[in-house]
Amino acid sequence: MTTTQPGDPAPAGPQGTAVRTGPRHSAVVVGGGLAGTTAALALADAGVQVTLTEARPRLGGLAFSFKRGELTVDNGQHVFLRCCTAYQWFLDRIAARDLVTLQDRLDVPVVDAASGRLGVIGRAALPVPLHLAPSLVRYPHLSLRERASVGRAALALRRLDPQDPALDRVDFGSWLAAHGQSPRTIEALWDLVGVATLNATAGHASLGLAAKVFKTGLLSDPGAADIGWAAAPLGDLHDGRARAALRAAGVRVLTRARAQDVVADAAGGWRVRIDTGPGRGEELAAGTVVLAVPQREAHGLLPAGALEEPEMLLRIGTAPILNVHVIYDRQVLQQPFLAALGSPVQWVFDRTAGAGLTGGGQYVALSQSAAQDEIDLPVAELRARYLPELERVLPAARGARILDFFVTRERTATFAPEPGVGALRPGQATAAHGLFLAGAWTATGWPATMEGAVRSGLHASREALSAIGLSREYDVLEAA
Ligand SMILES: Cc1cc2nc3c(=O)[nH]c(=O)nc-3n(C[C@H](O)[C@H](O)[C@H](O)COP(=O)(O)OP(=O)(O)OC[C@H]3O[C@@H](n4cnc5c(N)ncnc54)[C@H](O)[C@@H]3O)c2cc1C
Repeated sequence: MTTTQPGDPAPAGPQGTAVRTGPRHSAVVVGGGLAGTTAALALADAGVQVTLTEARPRLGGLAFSFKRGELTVDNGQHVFLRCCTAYQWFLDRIAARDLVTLQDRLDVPVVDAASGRLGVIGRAALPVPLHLAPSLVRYPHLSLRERASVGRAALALRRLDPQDPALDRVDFGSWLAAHGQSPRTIEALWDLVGVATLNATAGHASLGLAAKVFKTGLLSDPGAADIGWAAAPLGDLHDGRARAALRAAGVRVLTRARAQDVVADAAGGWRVRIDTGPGRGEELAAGTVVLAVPQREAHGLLPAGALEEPEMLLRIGTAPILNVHVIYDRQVLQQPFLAALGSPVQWVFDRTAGAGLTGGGQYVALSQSAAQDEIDLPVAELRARYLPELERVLPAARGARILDFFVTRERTATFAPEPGVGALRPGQATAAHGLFLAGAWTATGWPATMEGAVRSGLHASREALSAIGLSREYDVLEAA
């Protein structure tokens, strides 16, 4: 076990320059997901000497890629919206804008598997909320009466304050029913968007979180819901470009380095003991520690007294997302993505170019949120269920040859956005001096998203900097 002190010889920085020029503030960030990477960058940008320690061999946390033969596969399809200002700040900070696509204008094709009918959720060049009205008027999957009821509910939703703690105790489904929404309206519109963004059906989602999503995405700015996605493997962004940005900022990045415990030292700082392999370890000393790990791991690492009720972290549930990956011998999906109704299929994305498939076939990935009932089903069963469904949703798949079929399962993809979760999410500052929390599960007002993760990292670093007298403001936190 070696102990690294803040004043130890520095690793080489960009162009071989020494990063550490003398005694200054030091921080250890535990966890190299988006929250931890953000916190590390923000602290380093303010002049803090940062070590980022990540248990896995790669950065990116829950949004990563892996190789499967010639393909680079994302563990799960990720999208962001134009209103995700913090995540876009992150993309700029890691110089990865060129690796994403962002729609010029919201355009979501929605097919009804039973009728084959295609509708579109889009926006017009009109002020909010009228920007959605033409698309709603033409939306073929709802009756005239249902479309009118959606307009009335949207106006009522606009008046809600997502931060009102009373909303967090109510479920979105009950609120929708009380506002005249039929089961079909919930399925064909509210859940279509809500399940993908919240990772729960309306009946299992906090009204506060649902109000946050719908108000910010659909009822704030006309372009807020324009959809963005990675045009390259997620790992190229969240690992490759992120590592390069961290290196350039002088952050020491340790991978395969799992934090074992965090203890206060006699000098008023912290010591983080990390395990770097069988029989190997290191002890990192720093004035500031940011724990940017999932809630259960944070509970295990938190020193006594840091939170008043640490066991609340264990009451924050988790929810799964399943991705079903199919490679066809031909093109079966014409659009970049498609949402489906009347089928177990939820959203289908074209990953052909992003994953590096060549040769004329097409690689589609199904993103199946709130997948509690399917997450543990055998591959053969999922294959028997989804291939015929894809033929219903994508007629061009009928007769196409399947070149590959596999699934990726993320059992703890997000925190469960159920009613009451808002009261369990802690802020980023703790009662322990110099110790902070980050992670999509901390209190950001957002559901578990890349946006929430980046926001939490910025909040944590803002708190940490303010504690050492280095104040920083981030405009992106005020937006949305
Ligand atoms: C399949 C799937 C689809 C998703 N789709 C979307 C989407 O479309 N849009 C969207 O915005 N969000 C989506 N999300 C959610 C999004 O990926 C997460 O909210 C976000 O990435 C969480 O980031 P984080 O940094 O808070 O946590 P994490 O990504 O969980 O990062 C925590 C890190 O800490 C590390 N760690 C844990 N313990 C230790 C330890 N003791 N020592 C050191 N390191 C440790 C872990 O290895 C991990 O890298 C999706 C998630 C999944 C899984």
